Amino acid sequence: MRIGHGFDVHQFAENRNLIIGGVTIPYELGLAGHSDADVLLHAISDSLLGAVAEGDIGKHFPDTDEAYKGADSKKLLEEVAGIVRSKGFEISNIDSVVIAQKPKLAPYISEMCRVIAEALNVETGQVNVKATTTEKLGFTGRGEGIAAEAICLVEKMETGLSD
Ligand SMILES: Nc1ccn([C@@H]2O[C@H](COP(=O)(O)O)[C@@H](O)[C@H]2O)c(=O)n1
Ligand SMILES: C[C@@]1(CO)OP(=O)(O)OP(=O)(O)OC[C@H]1O
Repeated sequence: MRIGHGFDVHQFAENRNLIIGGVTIPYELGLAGHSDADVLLHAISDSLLGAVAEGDIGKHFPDTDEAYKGADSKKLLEEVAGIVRSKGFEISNIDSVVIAQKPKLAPYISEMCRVIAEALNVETGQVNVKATTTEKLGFTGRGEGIAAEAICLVEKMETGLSD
């Protein structure tokens, strides 16, 4: 069994969609980034890559590569799940938290879990997403951006082969 951890931050920006956990959330601001800036999917991707010692998303999908301009982070997460499986691991569970003063995310959390589970090809019950404010403290509390953190467990797949 292996554990992985991921953390990401994106700054709010005007004229951008707010996409978190693969769900587009109605809000006056979006997040800035080279990709679609899905802060939660980036944290989850990093946790999975960390668990199998594959570096981070910047290594696999560099922000200097035009191919990832406006990239759909769900597709990147699907690729990350492929990397995990190619290294002989299956995903046990993901837990995560989005740190945002605003907007209220609770109405969108179950859809985020569904979308993330679909991208990873796991059951929805293997994915958990939480949200918290920072009680108006720090950069998230001042509404300058959103942070996300994720943790995962992966397990070596049974090959069925004997030695
Ligand atoms: N952007 C957010 C932040 C929080 N929530 C929900 O509110 C609960 C209380 O948040 P506190 O920061 O005051 O602990 C939290 O447990 C979430 O359910 C939210 O929906 N969206
Ligand atoms: C996936 C990438 C691709 O540019 O997305 P960005 O929007 O640049 O987001 P960031 O979390 O700063 O870095 C990860 C990048 O690799």
